Amino acid sequence: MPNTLTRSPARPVLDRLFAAAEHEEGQPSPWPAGRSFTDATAQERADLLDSVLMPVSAPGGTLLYTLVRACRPQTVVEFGTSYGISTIHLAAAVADNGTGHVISTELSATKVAAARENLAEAGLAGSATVLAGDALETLAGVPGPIGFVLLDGWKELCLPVLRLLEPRLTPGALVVADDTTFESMAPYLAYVRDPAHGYTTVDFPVADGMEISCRAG
Ligand SMILES: C[S@@+](CC[C@H](N)C(=O)[O-])C[C@H]1O[C@@H](n2cnc3c(N)ncnc32)[C@H](O)[C@@H]1O
Repeated sequence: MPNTLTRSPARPVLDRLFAAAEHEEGQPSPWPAGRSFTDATAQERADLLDSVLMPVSAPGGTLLYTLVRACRPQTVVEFGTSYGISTIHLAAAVADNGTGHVISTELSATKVAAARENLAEAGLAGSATVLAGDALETLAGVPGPIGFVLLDGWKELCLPVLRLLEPRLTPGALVVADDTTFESMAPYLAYVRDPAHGYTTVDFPVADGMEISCRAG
């Protein structure tokens, strides 16, 4: 059955963005030689990498769409918009559910503007809001209950952002974190995999791995 993801105007926008992401894989990184990534602030990293899409994979995007269709959350929160590839998948799902809204957040002003344009071009501007700024500030005021979360910003911030949102998660909320194979995801993974913290969780083998955790407690 066709859905928003497979139809114009969203499909051509996703095809264009995925093609740009594939092209960038063969290109030299714009990160300055000799500059330490870990020593740079989140804002410095966001600005230095504002031309790089770094999106979820195509199957990862389809997984996000599918999970949001199944859960039918009223509020979806995303940490790390970039150019809006994952946001378009999430927004397509709430649009097709006929209910719900996506709130995403991004540090790079260049990317905020581009993501808003891409969502509008995909016909999904009414289903998603992109907040400009640091997730630890912008997401502090998002009202609950939150039924679905995608964590895809700088990896060492995934756990602080989860802890920030945790009191507003609805029972049964799904939290998806991208790139579980990255070493910097270790503290996050240790947290959600400790049963004392109230999640049932599984590492889903798509691209660089997505941890899918259900707020069960
Ligand atoms: C891997 S990319 C996100 C890719 C996006 N989810 C997609 O699939 O297209 C990570 C993004 O998180 C943003 N980011 C990192 N730390 C952030 C923070 N503290 N607040 C908001 N955005 C942040 C970066 O600027 C970067 O664009």
